[in-house]
Amino acid sequence: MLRLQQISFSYNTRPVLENISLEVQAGEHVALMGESGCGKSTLLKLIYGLISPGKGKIFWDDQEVKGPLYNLIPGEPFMKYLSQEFDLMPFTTVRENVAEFLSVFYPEERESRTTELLQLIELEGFGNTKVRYLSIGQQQRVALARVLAQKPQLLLLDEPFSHIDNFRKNSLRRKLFKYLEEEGITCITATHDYHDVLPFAQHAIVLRDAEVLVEGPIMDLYKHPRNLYVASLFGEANLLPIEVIKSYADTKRRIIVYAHEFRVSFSSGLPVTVNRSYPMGSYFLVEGTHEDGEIVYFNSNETLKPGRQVFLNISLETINQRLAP
Ligand SMILES: Nc1ncnc2c1ncn2[C@@H]1O[C@H](COP(=O)(O)OP(=O)(O)OP(=O)(O)O)[C@@H](O)[C@H]1O
Repeated sequence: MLRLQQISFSYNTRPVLENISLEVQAGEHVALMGESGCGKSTLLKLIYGLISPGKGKIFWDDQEVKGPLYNLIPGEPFMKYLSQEFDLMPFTTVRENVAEFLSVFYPEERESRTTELLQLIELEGFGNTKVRYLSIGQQQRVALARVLAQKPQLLLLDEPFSHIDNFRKNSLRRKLFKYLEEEGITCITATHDYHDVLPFAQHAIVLRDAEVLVEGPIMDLYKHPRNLYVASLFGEANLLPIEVIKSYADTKRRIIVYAHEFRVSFSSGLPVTVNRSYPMGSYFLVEGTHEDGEIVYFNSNETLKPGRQVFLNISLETINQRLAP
């Protein structure tokens, strides 16, 4: 189990992380989410021991993780950190990069494990290519295989798919997280793309303004977002006055509605005038204006011309879910 006790950190005078306490159970996959610059990478670096907290302590089971002031080579052997800089050997081959930390005393195992990892990252055909000739996305995949080769107990992934094309991203995500689950590797994935984590992580921690804003089972955070910031981490979302949605509402609250939770009707519902439709592939994201002046984003199966009036509906279940305390 990983335990952070009241961790605070700043690079200069401005606090980047303040009073962070959290626990990650062995074998768990935790998503670390939040806007750019909220401190996700910094938190991973603290956990790995690349930097030392100004205040607080970090434990892996009963062992305290000591920072660079105590370790000659930064980082703890039982964990690996896949940073946004890939730390590869550019003049050696993909195979050599992946196999670097595998024992030369067991050449057959070294070979088979390297091949297994190359299959996982879908670079079987590039084993003998020098890393410097790979694209950035391919280099990111090699970096991933390198950290996996070292069989960490705890894996810290910092935006692990940021350079990988959509064509490969989905299959790589599925393969990687299945592999970690089968191997029982505890994992923290820092990302601002919910596609990286919503289908795979059990738990999520959301950072904002140097603090943990909210944490819990990732599906709960998605279904009951604390505020628009949290909802926006999971997709296009609106914060609408309840009386706009339910004219008979007896409360002045605003509720969060994801764009995909609206159903478009041409006869009845919340009247909205279309401003613009954005093609998103399998659907259109539409910006509209409610007659009260509220801007509303909603999904539509068809493109809608500017100026057209449509009506939006939300299921009672969604409204009640968001109104629940
Ligand atoms: N070496 C550094 N020296 C000074 N400030 C830094 C340093 N590294 C990061 N920061 C600042 O600390 C804050 C948190 O940065 P961090 O990289 O941890 O955020 P992040 O959430 O990982 O962002 P992103 O999602 O864009 O990678 C930012 O304001 C950043 O500018």
